[in-house]
Amino acid sequence: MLGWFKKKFRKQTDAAETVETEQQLSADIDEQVVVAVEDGGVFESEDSLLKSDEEESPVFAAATDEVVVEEAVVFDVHDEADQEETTTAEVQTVEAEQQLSADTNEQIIVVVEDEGVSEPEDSLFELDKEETSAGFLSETVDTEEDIVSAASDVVAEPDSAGADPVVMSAEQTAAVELEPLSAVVDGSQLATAEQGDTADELQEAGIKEADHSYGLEPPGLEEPEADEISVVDPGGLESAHPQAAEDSSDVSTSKTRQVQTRKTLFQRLQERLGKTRDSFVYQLDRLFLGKKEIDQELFEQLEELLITSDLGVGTTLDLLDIARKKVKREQLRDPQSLKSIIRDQILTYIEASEQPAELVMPEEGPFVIMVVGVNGVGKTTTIGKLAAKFIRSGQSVLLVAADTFRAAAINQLKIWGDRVGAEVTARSPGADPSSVVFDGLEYGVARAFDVIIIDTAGRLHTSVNLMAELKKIRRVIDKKMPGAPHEVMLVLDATTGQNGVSQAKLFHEAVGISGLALTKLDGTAKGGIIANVCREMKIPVRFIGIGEQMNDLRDFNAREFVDALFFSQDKV
Ligand SMILES: Nc1nc2c(ncn2[C@@H]2O[C@H](COP(=O)(O)OP(=O)(O)OP(=O)(O)O)[C@@H](O)[C@H]2O)c(=O)[nH]1
Repeated sequence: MLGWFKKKFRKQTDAAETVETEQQLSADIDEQVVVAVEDGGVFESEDSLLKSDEEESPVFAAATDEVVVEEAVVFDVHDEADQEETTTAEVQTVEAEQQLSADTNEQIIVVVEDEGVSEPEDSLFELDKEETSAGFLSETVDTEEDIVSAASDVVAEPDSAGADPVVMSAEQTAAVELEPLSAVVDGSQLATAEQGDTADELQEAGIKEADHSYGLEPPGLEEPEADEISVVDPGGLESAHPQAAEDSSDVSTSKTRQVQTRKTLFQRLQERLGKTRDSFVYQLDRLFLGKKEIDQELFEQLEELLITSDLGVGTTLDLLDIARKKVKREQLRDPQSLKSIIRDQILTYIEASEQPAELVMPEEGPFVIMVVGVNGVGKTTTIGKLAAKFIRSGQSVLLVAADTFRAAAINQLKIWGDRVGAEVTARSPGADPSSVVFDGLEYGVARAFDVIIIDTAGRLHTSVNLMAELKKIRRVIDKKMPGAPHEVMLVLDATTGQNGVSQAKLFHEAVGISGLALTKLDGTAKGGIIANVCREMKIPVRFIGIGEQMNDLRDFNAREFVDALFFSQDKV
């Protein structure tokens, strides 16, 4: 079960109670595909879905035929797999679902081959325009163009760069990498924009390019954590948190799994927070070592330690005030009891938010997440990891590259999309981010994506112009989809210390933050920032980043975090 998001039952009408039923559904889907292909009317349902928009918006039309052909074949094949995935909430195990998905894809590819297009999927990318003019593929192209055109229908603001938006699937991204000069990512364009206008703008705005590798290292080969494996909940609610599992009347196997999950997560958290633990707990232990009683000197040393651990002056003074009162009230003498007070109070700060830490998806339409943060904090990486989590749990994900400010960011998002199997909508660098978002939402709604994640440019939070642009993006989202974004997630770099709190405040003022993702906890010797941000902002931490790999985004669990933070195993 998943503890990190709660999904309402918008797909329950498709419910199938057993794997057998699921297989039947899958077979039906395949059959429909076969019929549609044989009729030459490929994917009629989508066609008709978008017909009402047909006359509007030719904006996407400039995408090359080559790219569109790739979309036509590859998109649709996977679309059918997606349809199948929409029933996965009712599948008993992920394994069964994967098997079904593989079967579906296999069957569809066979159909394509029967129609005379015998190239394997990879070589479909290389079909040229002439090849596609024959047979059903040309029809598919038309249909796909309609879809793409419809998706770009109304553009809120004219694209300043006049660039054509391009919609990419994961497979297309792969194709782009093979053919860097395709319409999707033009290497020279990227280079020029990087060194030219965008660089100037960056300088003007006072933003320095972050010195990082953009997380483009090969994906982690780790198995997904047990808490990320989707298992059907008879009640339909998802919960991976150990506490929730204990409450459930589920069979003992699921309890075993929960226990294993807890152990793994806890161990990994400790491992990844090594530096934090070594620093904070190690020093804390040293402080208390040999102390026989609580005295003024101990409080003074504690104050210094807490402030240097990024707890911040305000939070530290508040904590020590509470501790002093408690020590006095309960007449405590044992230094270890003071340590427990500190630990409990840090947990209280972290749990200060009244909102639940889990994400709640809307009943209707895509779940829209707008991701913000200053440059280099790990926004794009977090988006990639988050998309992987959603995809693993059976949701379809669209990534919108609204960070048009930094050219490499678009490419970086595409690579993540490719890696995790999410589609990406993007335009050329320099395009108006608001219109990219508008188009992305249009496309995402038309294609019934479950989740749309919007990557925004790294904003220096003190830059008024850039914050204004962010506000505009938020307005555009709300206009296009009233009630959205359903989540505005601020990504904070744990290594930035106290600056994180001022970033959070300014972003909150501008766009209203609803959740936090704290990255690079593996790279800091201080963990206090979480307590400080939570106490100051009362916004829940949803995820923590504890590495650069795909599986290094963890659901945030306050108790687990504090346990790991205070876990002493080293001899002082
Ligand atoms: N160690 C570690 N590195 C991370 C983590 N999250 C992101 N990174 C790295 O941080 C660097 C910056 O990440 P990006 O995702 O490009 O950051 P961004 O906020 O999108 O940056 P801009 O696009 O410049 O705004 C990359 O090298 C990432 O691999 C994490 O949790 N731990």
